[in-house]
Amino acid sequence: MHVAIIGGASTIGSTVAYTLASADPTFEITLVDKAEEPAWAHAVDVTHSVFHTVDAPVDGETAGSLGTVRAVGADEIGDLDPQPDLAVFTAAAPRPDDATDTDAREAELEANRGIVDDVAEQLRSIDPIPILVMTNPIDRITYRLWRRLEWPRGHFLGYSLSETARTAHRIGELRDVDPETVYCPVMGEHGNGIVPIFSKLRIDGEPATLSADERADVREYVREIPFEIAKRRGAAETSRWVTSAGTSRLIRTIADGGSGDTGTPVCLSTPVDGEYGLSEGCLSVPVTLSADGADEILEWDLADDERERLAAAHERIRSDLQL
Ligand SMILES: NC(=O)C1=CN([C@@H]2O[C@H](COP(=O)(O)OP(=O)(O)OC[C@H]3O[C@@H](n4cnc5c(N)ncnc54)[C@H](O)[C@@H]3O)[C@@H](O)[C@H]2O)C=CC1
Ligand SMILES: O=C([O-])CC(=O)C(=O)O
Repeated sequence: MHVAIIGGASTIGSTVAYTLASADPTFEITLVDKAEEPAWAHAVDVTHSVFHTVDAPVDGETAGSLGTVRAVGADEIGDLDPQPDLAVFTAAAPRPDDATDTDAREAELEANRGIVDDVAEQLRSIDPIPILVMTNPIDRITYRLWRRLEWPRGHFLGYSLSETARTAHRIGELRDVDPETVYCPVMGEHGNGIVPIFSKLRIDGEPATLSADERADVREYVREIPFEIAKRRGAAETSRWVTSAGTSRLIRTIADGGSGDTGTPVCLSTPVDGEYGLSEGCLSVPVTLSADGADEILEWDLADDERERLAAAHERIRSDLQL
């Protein structure tokens, strides 16, 4: 599979490239960025990393099956041969040093709208492919990209899976269990309007219930932890590790043809068209995946307060789309 990372010289883009190449060095990866020098540098550096990833030297046959990592300029995406099978959109304007509060994602909207329009122009010449949108605020940016390109809506997936990992981590701490045993999907906005679906909580495969205080604690933790990280590490250092691990997992799932009917659905931000009674805008909803992106949006039975929180999150997003 050929993955184009648009904004590939970014903190997130370069880390996704490294994580993906480490998880599966057969991927073809192209870093597309207007900052051509750093994109080239990351491509060469990640290329060298594969030597150790595969415990080289390997025999000629194995070496021939490995992918390549390269870099091209922002205006070359339409000329890639072969064209990408999937794109990751991480291009963004620089964030101010004080972008460390929970409104920082929405604060990026103004500056990133023009970048979406520029990238959409570049993408117009290629055949429709799934696009994973990392650029914040993802729900508004994903919707804008969809409206600009008008490809099938299932191709547009805003990445919000770091919340699932953060939610599991906090519940693990509260209940003194391993986070890897916690299943609690997160719908809604990638931002203040997150909606952890506690009614679906399972610990070790068994249904579990959190108190109202515990649920409020989890929501607060998930809202605030990325910015606590940014405060201590600097606003330019977004949550690169969890984001890249989640994105790499998602790309590998799509490359495998998706989860289909039997796999576990994941919550991603995609355009809604009447699901949950919501239209216009994107927000995270449970989807099954296929090689083309979101196959189907699932309509789960939600608790009343979850449905209310989802509607409120949608209203926040819908009210500032400014297409
Ligand atoms: N969805 C999520 O969970 C997460 C989202 N993010 C978001 O991802 C985005 C990227 O963050 P960072 O990696 O820290 O950004 P960064 O500031 O390190 O890099 C942005 C890159 O975009 C490039 N770029 C700008 N305009 C472009 C264009 N028209 N075409 C091609 N490239 C272009 C720049 O040259 C730069 O290399 C931000 O919006 C950030 O908030 C970050 C972490 C997690
Ligand atoms: O805004 C940020 O710092 C990055 C982000 O979306 C996340 O890590 O969830």
